[in-house]
Amino acid sequence: MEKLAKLKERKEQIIARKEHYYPKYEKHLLNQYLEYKGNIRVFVRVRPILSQDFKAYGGTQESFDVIQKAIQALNNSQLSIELEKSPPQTFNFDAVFGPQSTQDQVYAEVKHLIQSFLDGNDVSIFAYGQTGSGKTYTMGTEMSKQTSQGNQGIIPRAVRQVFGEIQGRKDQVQEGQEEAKEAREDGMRVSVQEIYMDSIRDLLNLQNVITQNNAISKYEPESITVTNEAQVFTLLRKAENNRVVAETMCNERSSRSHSILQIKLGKATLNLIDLAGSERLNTTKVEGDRQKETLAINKSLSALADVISAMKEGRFVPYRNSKLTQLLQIYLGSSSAKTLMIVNLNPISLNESLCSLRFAAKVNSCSA
Ligand SMILES: Nc1ncnc2c1ncn2[C@@H]1O[C@H](COP(=O)(O)OP(=O)(O)OP(=O)(O)O)[C@@H](O)[C@H]1O
Repeated sequence: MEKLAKLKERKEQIIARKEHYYPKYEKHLLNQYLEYKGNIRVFVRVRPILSQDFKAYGGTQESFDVIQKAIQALNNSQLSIELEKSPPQTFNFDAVFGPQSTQDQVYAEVKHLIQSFLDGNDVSIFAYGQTGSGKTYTMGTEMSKQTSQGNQGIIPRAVRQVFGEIQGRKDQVQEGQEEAKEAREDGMRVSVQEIYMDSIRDLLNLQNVITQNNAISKYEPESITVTNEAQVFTLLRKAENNRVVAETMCNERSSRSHSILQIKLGKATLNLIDLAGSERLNTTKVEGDRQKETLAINKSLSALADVISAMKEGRFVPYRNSKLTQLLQIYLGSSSAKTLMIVNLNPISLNESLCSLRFAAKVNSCSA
């Protein structure tokens, strides 16, 4: 515990000094901090009650105040939830962000993982939660919704951090510093994909699809080399448009599919994944195609939870149960790989929130 506190203090001093670039010995310290905290981490974020909720659910301010109190961040690692007629239940996570938390505060905890990717490790960050719980907001998946810089989610901030580091390395090369000999000139490569009903579609090349029954070994997403932030954002907008094109066959598909942004630098890969909404079948009261979708989503989300908990427990990892886990296998599996699950909660839906917390607790099962 004392070691963790010391590392945390050092980490904060380092981060307070420099935004994007860390000399080598400090990188080592940051990585030590991350390793000490564990390679699989779970954060929980509760979104605030919004004015649109009043319209959708027709409640009063007082009734929403009561609901908001039913889910409480007790401190920055504990959260309690109180369902009607049941005693409050408390859950522990690596970080808990309450409804007042800002995008800056969330990113302050995420940026160490982005640094770990820049140091050559595979990193995967997932946003999990029911539809409308804030996954897209937290992840910053939709370029069209990114307004002010302070409001931006993880994706644009991570892209900026990556280019900040690349620039830092280039500057060092120019200054001829010793450490810069290691600086890599590799370009950064980007691909964007979605998984819908266990089919993978390349959102930068719509012809590139792997359907449910096709083996993933035949699939390779288009990977485009980029040299600046603007190029990445242009590709993300293209992917967003392509997603809309693919969506015409199925309404509201964006919240029913997993969206995966991959950034590669050197040998390392950063996966930023906005998962499909995690609704349970009995609450959505659906039939036909919608029911099949929900079943496919549930199957892939539980395959993901199984994979992460098996990794934590060091037992056989069942990657083959969904396209999502097959696609990510090579990035999740190595010993230096880091995984973060951000579980988003909509305080209006207490039952769904409890299910999400149970999912999070399963993923977090072996945490110290
Ligand atoms: N922390 C937050 N602060 C303010 N507004 C938020 C926050 N989180 C989410 N919202 C708002 O709540 C609404 C739902 O969020 P969002 O679209 O991110 O949910 P989602 O889980 O991605 O849903 P879907 O599965 O439909 O994509 C949006 O209007 C979003 O701007």
